[in-house]
Amino acid sequence: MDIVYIRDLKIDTIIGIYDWEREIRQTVSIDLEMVTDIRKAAATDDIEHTLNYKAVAKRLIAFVEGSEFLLVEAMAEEIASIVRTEFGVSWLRLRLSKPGAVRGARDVGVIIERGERREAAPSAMATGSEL
Ligand SMILES: Nc1nc2c(c(=O)[nH]1)N=C([C@H](O)[C@@H](O)CO)CN2
Repeated sequence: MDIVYIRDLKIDTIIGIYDWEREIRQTVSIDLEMVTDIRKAAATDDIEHTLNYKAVAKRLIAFVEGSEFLLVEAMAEEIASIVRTEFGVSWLRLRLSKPGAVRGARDVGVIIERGERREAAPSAMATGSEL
């Protein structure tokens, strides 16, 4: 089992349950691990045969920037759904953090795992070699 990952992808968005949080943009941070099989890409040295982390990051930036969730739980579930359905990822682990949201803590948030750890072939969009 191999992993393609994105660490500490920072995105500004509207998120939170309090009135003041509906009026400002806050930064969330995404750590994402996506199961894949890198062997064909390694053997061919060709982006078409792997999960393109830049394509995933671009999609998540566009989604999160335009979202207005109350809870990190709701945002995390939607991110997981996008990654699984649009990029053909069979299993992922996502940490979604709100840095500085609680005084005294570096960050707070959720960690979720979704799917099964079988290695699916990257979908057409996942390769995204034109990006
Ligand atoms: N489990 C959660 N707890 C809390 C959330 C959340 O999204 N999930 N959100 C808040 C507030 O928005 C907080 O981040 C503001 O400081 C509180 N607890």
